[in-house]
Amino acid sequence: MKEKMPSSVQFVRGVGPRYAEVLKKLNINTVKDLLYYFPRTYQDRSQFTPIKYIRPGYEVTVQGEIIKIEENKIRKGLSILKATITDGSDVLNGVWFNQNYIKKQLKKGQTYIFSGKLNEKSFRFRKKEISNPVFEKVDKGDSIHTGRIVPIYPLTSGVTQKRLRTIIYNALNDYAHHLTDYLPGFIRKKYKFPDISRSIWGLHFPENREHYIYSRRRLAFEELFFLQLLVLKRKKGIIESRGINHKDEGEVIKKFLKLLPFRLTAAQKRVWREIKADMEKPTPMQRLLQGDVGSGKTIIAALALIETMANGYQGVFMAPTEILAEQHYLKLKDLLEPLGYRTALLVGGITGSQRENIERGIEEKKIDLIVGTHTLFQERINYFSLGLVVIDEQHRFGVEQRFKLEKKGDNPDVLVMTATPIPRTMALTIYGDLDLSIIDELPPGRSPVITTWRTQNSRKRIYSFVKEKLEEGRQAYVVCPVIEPSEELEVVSALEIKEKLEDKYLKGYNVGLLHGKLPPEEKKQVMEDFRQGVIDVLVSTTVVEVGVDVPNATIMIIENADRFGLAQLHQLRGRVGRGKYQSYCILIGNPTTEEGKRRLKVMTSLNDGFEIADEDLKIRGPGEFFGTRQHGIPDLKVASLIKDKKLLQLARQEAFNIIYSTRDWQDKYRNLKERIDELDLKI
Ligand SMILES: Nc1ncnc2c1ncn2[C@@H]1O[C@H](COP(=O)(O)OP(=O)(O)OP(=O)(O)O)[C@@H](O)[C@H]1O
Repeated sequence: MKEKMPSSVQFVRGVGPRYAEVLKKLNINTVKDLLYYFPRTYQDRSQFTPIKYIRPGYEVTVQGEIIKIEENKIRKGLSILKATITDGSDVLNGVWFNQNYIKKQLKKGQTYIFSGKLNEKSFRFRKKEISNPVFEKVDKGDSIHTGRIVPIYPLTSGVTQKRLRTIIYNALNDYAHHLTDYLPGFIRKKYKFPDISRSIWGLHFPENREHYIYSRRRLAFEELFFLQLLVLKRKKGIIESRGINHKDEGEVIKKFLKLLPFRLTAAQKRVWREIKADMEKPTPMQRLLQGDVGSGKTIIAALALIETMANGYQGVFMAPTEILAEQHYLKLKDLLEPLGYRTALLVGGITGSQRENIERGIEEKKIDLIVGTHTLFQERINYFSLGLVVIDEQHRFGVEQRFKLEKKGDNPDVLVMTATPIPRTMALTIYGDLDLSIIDELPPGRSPVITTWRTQNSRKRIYSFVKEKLEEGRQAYVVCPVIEPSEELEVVSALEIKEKLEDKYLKGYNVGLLHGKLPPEEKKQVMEDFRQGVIDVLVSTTVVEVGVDVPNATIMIIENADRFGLAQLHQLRGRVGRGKYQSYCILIGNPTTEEGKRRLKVMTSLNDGFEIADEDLKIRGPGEFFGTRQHGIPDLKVASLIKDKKLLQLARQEAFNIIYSTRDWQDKYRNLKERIDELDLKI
């Protein structure tokens, strides 16, 4: 038994420099990485079936003594090795083609376990044969490849299942007992969790079903528990720091509300009360505002910005793209300039003396509100007095960037807004350090968008419907997955469609084009023309996905809709149905996969963003929920945000008790502190 756990995986028995290189590809560098490299699935090879009873069609495991070994060279390049075993009930042949080296591993008179599927053809000729069975000699040691519940690992080229399984088995034997158990003893006791070593064993080589179940439960719990401890610790750090103590500015707010052409919905009023209360506390606000597409989040952001500006501070509004920053800038400018606030847009496209002026204005407080993209937290930008940071579409920025911008001021209040409805479990995991406000009501008079799914052949009918609506004075979007036609991808491109619409289907109407590659000035002009109604139909890529607000546009056509994710489709659909007119979303697609079909069906049957998000999570799993993994979303190895909702609640509760009700917890649970500090550096 090895004494201490070495760091590098190279020193595990059976690894060495060559396999260490291969394991690197699987992100396994240390022994610990190896111990936490969990199987993707298992095969139950624990029950031996008497040979007499085995039949083709499913995986079987048998145990017997080798009574004969034969090697036959059929012709050049084809040799067959056959080993016959018996368990007394019948005989069975294991057969290998061109793998004569296996002969050395087989010995007549010894007992072996064979696993595999019976060959159907030979069975018809009354012979029992398994081609390439997984086999293992039965002797004193444990059997790891057969005769038990066997782990199946994700592989990479250069390592076989058997080899990786052996390596992990060796590592477990030599080092699992050296793993530090970070989970406090009282929690282990309370939930009857096994210790860390037994749990890790249970996930790799479970003795039986129960062993697997309680091991998984413990490891899933601890994963969620550590994450919750981290977010709650961060949150407590913020709560205990001094932030900006905004004073009530009721008069200005009243004046602003009077200028609006509508009244706030009950949900908007409620979330505004929550935000206002936070801002008027001496501790910094850290709040997430969730609201479905079109639920009216911008007005709420405007209210919070007014509160900070009326208090004499500067406000910042950060959007994920330049197009969006521009959109929000125009909207906020319209809303706020009548109250006397000075606003500016700061994006990458603004350069030279114009940029210098804005930067100086920010420093000297000649500007009250700055709207922009990530350029807003560049080092050279010095805010005179930052009171509130509003971040739109948080997940595109990532958690670190949020912290960066916050550091720009003296703990300014932070309001994160997202239109991507996040299932509650997910919100707790990613945004566990934020308080949550939800706008769960749409402005009055909106009827749900009517969504249909059509195939490529129905274009004529679709466009004649569009024509009808254009005649009534409405406008339409057509979204395509790509800009230019491509030979590899059989998808409809924006350029092709624009031409077809102009020349054929919608002759006489003004068709505009918008995509990310256009120069900023042109993009701005196109959006402006569409907003003014100069452009009737806007053909675009997904740049219109979020935030674009043109209430007169009532038709959204999405080409090759099956290529988009659910969250994206919902966002795109959210561009219509924003005014008083009945709106339509037409999904065009001939999906080739089941998943594609399922997504389109979900879209035609559900309208509520939260329900769609839940479906999305089910279809894709949390890892891909937001498109990519680099958005500060922790990578969960064991826990599932779908299956482990209850466990997450328990983990959050326990973490809460430690952070808020356990004095000196960092001294009391030193191991735990060490683990959380380690995690803190990673995410
Ligand atoms: N209480 C209200 N009554 C009527 N209309 C409203 C109300 N609140 C907002 N609106 C209007 O609804 C539209 C959508 O609002 P807004 O752009 O703020 O939505 P959003 O939540 O930011 O949506 P998205 O995330 O899709 O961009 C806007 O045209 C806005 O003027």
